Amino acid sequence: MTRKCVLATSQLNQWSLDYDGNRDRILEAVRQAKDAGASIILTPELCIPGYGLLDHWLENDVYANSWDIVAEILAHEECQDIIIDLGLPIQHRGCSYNARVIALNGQVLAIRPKLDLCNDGNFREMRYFSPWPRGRVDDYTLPPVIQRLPSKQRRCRIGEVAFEALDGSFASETCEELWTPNSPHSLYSLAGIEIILNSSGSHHELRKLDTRINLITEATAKTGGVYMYSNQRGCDGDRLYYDGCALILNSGKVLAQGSQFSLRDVEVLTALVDLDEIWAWRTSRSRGMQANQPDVQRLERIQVDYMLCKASDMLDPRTRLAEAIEPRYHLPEEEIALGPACWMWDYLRRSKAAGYIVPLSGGIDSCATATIVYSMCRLVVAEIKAGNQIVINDAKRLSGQDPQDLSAEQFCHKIFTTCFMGMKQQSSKETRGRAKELAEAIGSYHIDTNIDKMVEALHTVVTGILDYQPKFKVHGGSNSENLALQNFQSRSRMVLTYALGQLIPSARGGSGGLLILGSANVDECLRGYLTKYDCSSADINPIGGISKTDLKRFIKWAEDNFHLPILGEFLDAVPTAELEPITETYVQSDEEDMGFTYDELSVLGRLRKTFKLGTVGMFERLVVDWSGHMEPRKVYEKVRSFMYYYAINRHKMTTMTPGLYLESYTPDDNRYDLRPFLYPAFTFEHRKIENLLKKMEEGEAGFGSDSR
Ligand SMILES: Nc1ncnc2c1ncn2[C@@H]1O[C@H](COP(=O)(O)OP(=O)(O)OC[C@H]2O[C@@H]([n+]3cccc(C(=O)O)c3)[C@H](O)[C@@H]2O)[C@@H](O)[C@H]1O
Ligand SMILES: Nc1ncnc2c1ncn2[C@@H]1O[C@H](COP(=O)(O)OP(=O)(O)OP(=O)(O)O)[C@@H](O)[C@H]1O
Ligand SMILES: NC(=O)CC[C@H](N)C(=O)O
Repeated sequence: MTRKCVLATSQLNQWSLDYDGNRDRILEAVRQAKDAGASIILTPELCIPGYGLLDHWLENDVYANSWDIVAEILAHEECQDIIIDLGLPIQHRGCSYNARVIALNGQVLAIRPKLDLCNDGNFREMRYFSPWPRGRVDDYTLPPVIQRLPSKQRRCRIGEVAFEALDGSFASETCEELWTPNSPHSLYSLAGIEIILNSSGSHHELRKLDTRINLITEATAKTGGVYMYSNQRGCDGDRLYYDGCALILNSGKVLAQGSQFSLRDVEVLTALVDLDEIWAWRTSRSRGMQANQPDVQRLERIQVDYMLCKASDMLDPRTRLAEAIEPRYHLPEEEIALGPACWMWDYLRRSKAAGYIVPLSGGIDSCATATIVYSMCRLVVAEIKAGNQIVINDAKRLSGQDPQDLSAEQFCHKIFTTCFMGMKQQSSKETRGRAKELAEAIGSYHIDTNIDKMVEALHTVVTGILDYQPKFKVHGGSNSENLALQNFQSRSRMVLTYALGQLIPSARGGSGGLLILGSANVDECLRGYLTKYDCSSADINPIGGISKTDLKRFIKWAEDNFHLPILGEFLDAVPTAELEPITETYVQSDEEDMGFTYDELSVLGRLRKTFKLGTVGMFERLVVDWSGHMEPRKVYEKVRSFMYYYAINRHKMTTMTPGLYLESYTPDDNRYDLRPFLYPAFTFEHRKIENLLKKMEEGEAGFGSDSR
């Protein structure tokens, strides 16, 4: 016996509130699924309006508009004879739900609202939706736009239901439901359901794909059955990159996996599976006993007069089923090269800007930003070669020519400006030279200039007003004077960058403006080692969520994989802001200035955010972890100093350039890491640690059961 069916899942580059575009991408996915002979097509979570609407979810319009699109899809001639699983928000009895509409031949089979909402990190689903209680099922009156369709359907069921077609069964499990300890797929498998449909809105985080695939593999290895996963892809209007990677698994084995980073708007994955193979996974008596529990059998089933396995009759019995494949994972370095590059392409094409500009200093951070833009250009050129018409059209607008014959470097030259802005006394020829060489290697349109005149002008105005001459520290000035003079330079750079960004396209014979890229990394943000309204004030920042240590790994990877030997020189250079005059005996160095190495900051940043530790908790962890090379009192000084600078500079995070979220240690204040920005001096915590230290220094006997 065989019950062979073709199943399809999709990854769609939806854009929040782009109803027409989102509908067209869904229609294209349905078309491709039908061409492959699929009986079911799964689409991403909330894919009709897009996943990342944030407070737009509170608007009544979104619900009505979404139903309008459902009606268009149901009525569409190419959307018949296939089960379509769509994502949209639903209102029911005065509550709002994140839901699936499962439809066939112009009719809604049922609505399945999400049971477990995602509300941590960047997710705020509880702000907009109510979780649907497990087991509840109601009648739902469909909106007039659906009632007016030829099927004249008035009502459907809404709730936790499963579907029984004539030859197979399926049920939904939406995104976060997979990630919870009590996932519904266990119940559904015990209830005999054969196919689980998981539609997700899951954004990219370094190394997160491993977790996703592990969760699904473990789920199906234990329960048996087919698991389909669909995810949004791209930048849908916020600082997240959704990384697609749709999947089809059968009983612990991956059968199909979509790409994680690509510029394709629609990707459909199909697999031919035999539902009869699932039987072998479900013959144990222990499972049978659990399956006979009353709560398992209470699951309401929607009867569907449709054959899922129509392929069985039409196919030559010798046709091979989809075979197991090894899941594909990118190295974290590669994820940094590709994820931000894809996000930046969506941002560029959707903002209709003319390109990007970055102030290129010859240091690692702006170098990493520039390398990511180059990576974007490489992806664009590869996609043009593959004949992707949407990319070709966008590249044509941006380059002002037929882009078919452009190399990545030539395309980069058209859309990317890099600018070194030196100062006679502060800038070294090494940084200037590195910036120039990198620009040459990636092909960017490079400007090498000095900003002494701008800074002098500001200096003249300020000293004129105050009738007072501030001095750098190396010339005998105070700390405040030293900082103010550094800031004259750094802020002048941002002012100049905006001016250039607005005018470069016109000056080069084109039109429009460039988007300004910022390049502050996570560690500098934590320590506040950046100038407010300089690098805090660009348009977007592709590396805003990445620590210096991960950036260095990425640069090393790019040196080899993008064949850019110049990157080695950036890795070898001592990081310096070059904001103070270089003298015979003094060259400014980031790590000395900050009082921390970047590696230390990386550790402290992770403890603060990912491990959720306060001042005392950090000390207690580090006094063990760093015991090999640091005395407890020195550890205390580090933690104390870190928290001091963190606290006095947290206000800078309120103005930071929107950075792409990439890691769980991100300090982004606007969406992810919500904290105050006016702090007391942590004297209470200091006292606690000092008491601890005292006991440690007095010897072990000093410790009682209450060691704090
Ligand atoms: N509690 C508070 N709440 C809200 N705002 C507060 C505040 N305290 C100060 N402020 C504001 O913040 C200002 C001080 O911050 P800010 O202007 O950034 O200046 P500040 O932090 O004093 O100096 C910038 C630091 O960044 C370093 N740096 C390193 C590497 C590169 C770059 C670069 O830019 O290329 C800079 C530079 O060496 C220096 O140590 C004050 O003048 C005040 O306006
Ligand atoms: N001479 C310069 N010319 C152009 N841009 C500069 C210059 N100096 C600094 N910048 C800009 O200001 C940003 C912040 O400077 P910062 O010194 O923190 O970073 P960086 O030089 O890129 O890297 P590193 O931290 O390794 O020195 C830089 O990323 C760069 O965009
Ligand atoms: N949209 C969601 O429910 C997301 C769930 C899950 N934590 C993820 O990141 O994939």
